[in-house]
Amino acid sequence: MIEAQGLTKRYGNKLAVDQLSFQVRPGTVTGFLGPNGAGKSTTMRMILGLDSPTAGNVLVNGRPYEYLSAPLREVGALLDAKAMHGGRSAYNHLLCLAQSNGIPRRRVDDVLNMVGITAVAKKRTKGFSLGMGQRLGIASALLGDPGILMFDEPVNGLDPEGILWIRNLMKALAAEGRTVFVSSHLMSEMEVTADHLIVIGQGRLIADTSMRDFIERNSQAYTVVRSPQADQLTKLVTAKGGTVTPEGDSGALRVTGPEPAAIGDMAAEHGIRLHELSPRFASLEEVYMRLTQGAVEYRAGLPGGPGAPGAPQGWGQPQPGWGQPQGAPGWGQQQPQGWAPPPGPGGQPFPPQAPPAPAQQAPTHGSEA
Ligand SMILES: Nc1ncnc2c1ncn2[C@@H]1O[C@H](COP(=O)(O)OP(=O)(O)OP(=O)(O)O)[C@@H](O)[C@H]1O
Repeated sequence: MIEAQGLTKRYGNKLAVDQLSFQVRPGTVTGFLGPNGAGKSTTMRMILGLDSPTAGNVLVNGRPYEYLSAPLREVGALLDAKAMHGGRSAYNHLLCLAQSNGIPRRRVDDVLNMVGITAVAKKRTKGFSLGMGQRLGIASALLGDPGILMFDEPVNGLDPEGILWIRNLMKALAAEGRTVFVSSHLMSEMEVTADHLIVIGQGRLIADTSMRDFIERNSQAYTVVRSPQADQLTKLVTAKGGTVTPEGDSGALRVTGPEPAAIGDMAAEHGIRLHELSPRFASLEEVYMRLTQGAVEYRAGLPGGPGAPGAPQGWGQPQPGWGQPQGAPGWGQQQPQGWAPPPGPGGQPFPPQAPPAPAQQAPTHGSEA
């Protein structure tokens, strides 16, 4: 378990982390999301005692990291895959770590095997590709068989097979009852990996909730409908108060309002053939982009971006409904279709909730092979 309470970090005038309070629980993969510069790495560094908080505190298994007697056996972390001695082989890199932390030598072979780099274990790491370096970093994190694992952008540089592997690894580690805390900008990957999300923007907490709630509570359900009688169906649905728009360029319709069953019944009553009727929610990426828009510090001036001709109105502006002390007027106006106003009177899209009870008791992780 990781517990942050009022965690704050200031670098000169820059408030990198601003009174963050959250818990990362065992038995789940918790995704840590936020735009560039939001304070994720700073938070992770404070968890690992690599940076000291300006205010507040963060505990690992109930104690500050520096008070852990065998840190590598309690927390394994991948923060920077390049943080290794290039002249050393992968094997020796892990062996040094093992020996300085009282971890048996045979565990080195185990983790090399687990991450699939046994064949290159005797090669110097300076010749490693980004993906090989990531795997070695993950091996280092796993070395002490810790109950808590933290990964900062673990899929960086991994090929599709590697991405699938790390996804399954993180899920398996959580299923064993471990605490898995992972930051990533790859939303599609996060969506299929994390059970719980902590989202920050400009150092502040935006959301602390289950993946399901994050998406369902911040987007409106809709139905994708495909019919050879699309015009007829559109008239019917709009006459009943529903909204119909094209679903991208796919030729399908996006219907908001009536439930899928009601759309099917309407179509049947009027002899309209349906080729598809699929209930949908917005993707994590859509919800995330929406909720963090106002917290993005660094943005490329691409065509269509803020300030560019034709840029969407409100682009880059803080969104009313979160990050403000009071509920702000205007929410719900000019919302892209598919979005629901965030619940709650303001301040955040929804209040951080008490996370669910740990799925299971963590088994013992101290099995020194
Ligand atoms: N050592 C430092 N000295 C001064 N400012 C720093 C330092 N470390 C981080 N910052 C600043 O603190 C803010 C948070 O940075 P941090 O690296 O934690 O963000 P992040 O969410 O991890 O970003 P990214 O997704 O780009 O990795 C940024 O504005 C950054 O420039």
